Amino acid sequence: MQINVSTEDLWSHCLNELQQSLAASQFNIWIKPLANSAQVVDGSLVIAVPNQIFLQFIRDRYLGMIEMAAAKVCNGVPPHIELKVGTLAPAAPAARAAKPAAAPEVVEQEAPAAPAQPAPKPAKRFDAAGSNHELMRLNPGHTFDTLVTGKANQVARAAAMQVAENPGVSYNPLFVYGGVGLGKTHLTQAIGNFVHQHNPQAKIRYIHAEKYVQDVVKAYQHKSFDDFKKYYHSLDVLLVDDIQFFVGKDRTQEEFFYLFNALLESGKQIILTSDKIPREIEGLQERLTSRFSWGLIVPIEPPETEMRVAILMKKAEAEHFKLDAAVAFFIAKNIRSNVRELEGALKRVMAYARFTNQSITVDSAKEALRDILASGNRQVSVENIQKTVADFYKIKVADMHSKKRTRDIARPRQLAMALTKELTQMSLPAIGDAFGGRDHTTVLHACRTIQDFRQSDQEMAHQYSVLLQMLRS
Ligand SMILES: Nc1ncnc2c1ncn2[C@@H]1O[C@H](COP(=O)(O)OP(=O)(O)OP(=O)(O)O)[C@@H](O)[C@H]1O
Repeated sequence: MQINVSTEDLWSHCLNELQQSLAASQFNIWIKPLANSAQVVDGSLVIAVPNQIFLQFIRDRYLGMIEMAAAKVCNGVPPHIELKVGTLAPAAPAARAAKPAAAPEVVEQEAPAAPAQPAPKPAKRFDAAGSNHELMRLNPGHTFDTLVTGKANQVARAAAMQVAENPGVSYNPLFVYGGVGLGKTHLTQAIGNFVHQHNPQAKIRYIHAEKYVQDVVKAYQHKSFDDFKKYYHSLDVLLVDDIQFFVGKDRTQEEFFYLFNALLESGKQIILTSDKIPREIEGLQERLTSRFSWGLIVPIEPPETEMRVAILMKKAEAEHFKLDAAVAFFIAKNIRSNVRELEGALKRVMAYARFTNQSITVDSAKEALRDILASGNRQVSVENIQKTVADFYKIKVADMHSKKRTRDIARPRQLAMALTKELTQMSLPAIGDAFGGRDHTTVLHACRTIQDFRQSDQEMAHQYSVLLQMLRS
């Protein structure tokens, strides 16, 4: 088919369309680097991509969108699009289609040669254990470099780094636990990406626990447990996210038990994540609970303000967005629930800046985040804290007011008092009143005791941060 528009017109139209449709982060990572890498040649749009990973991502995720966008300027018919690993010759990008078409000068790089066109993939019941990002299911952006480190995740990061440097040798399994959106997936995928970078032949697979459950069901339906086992048992590094999804799935747990044993026996690395430590996952078979505790269990806590600021600055930098430190502090102080929410807030602020075509100040950030802040500023009530803590520790709300002093009651009550101090504007005497008419010195003592525990007892620190997260969300 003849393309009657210039490369410039065609490609800039496609870029515009993609920029409108994609999240800024996706656009910046995958499409923007190709801004000067297209050329119309012999009726085809040739796009040069930097490497094989790009080629696969573009082919699998964005090629359809590019075709649709291109069709709009080619009389409704999508042109033939060719993806190549390499770079175009310097003068090529802006070449006019009407000019005599030269063969696309793609300078091949050392990356393995790419198939020139998207090849239809045969439907597979289980993926061959492969070593590219698509088969590994790893997000290449989830690396140790892009992960901001702070008190909240430094132990987990150090352990993950050790595992990445010596898979199957140091901690096996590595079990990472923490609340929603705190970076468990990012950290574990960083291990996968690191291992892949240093040993491209290693068979690595990241999987969400739900997908594993589905695979077990499929194997059951198709009587293909042999294929299933062959695939999973051939892996060198297995990452399973949100293992709590195994609860109530006995057949899955049984299969996973065999897989776990087989991989560990042959020195393969297993990395697991969950929202709780293994023995708190109710409904997990005891043999799994104990095996999950064989290696190292590490927490990820919600980040403190300074770390939230650092995360915002890093994310903004990755998007080439100039974020003023005062604005970063403002966002970090107001969005405290988790990193995902923090990212969401930053995206809003960036969109607002683009929309108004102005740089962002604290006032305009306030405006951009108005509705989020309004819901976030909703005061947590002492009643809500008492109920949440009582449910968490499976005691009665009435125990928050009672005189009972057994530890299983007194400790949660102290925790609830400390949380009330942190989350409300209530004075110590008012908190004392709300907890069965206690003296303000009792409240102060409770706050100090909990503070000490949080320093010395990792589990208590975790429970406190989980409760904080629950109450703030
Ligand atoms: N320390 C960090 N530095 C940079 N980015 C982070 C950090 N922690 C989390 N993120 C980012 O926050 C987002 C949420 O993280 P992630 O998906 O890894 O959380 P999660 O704990 O696995 O959540 P879930 O419990 O919902 O599965 C991701 O975009 C991730 O890159």
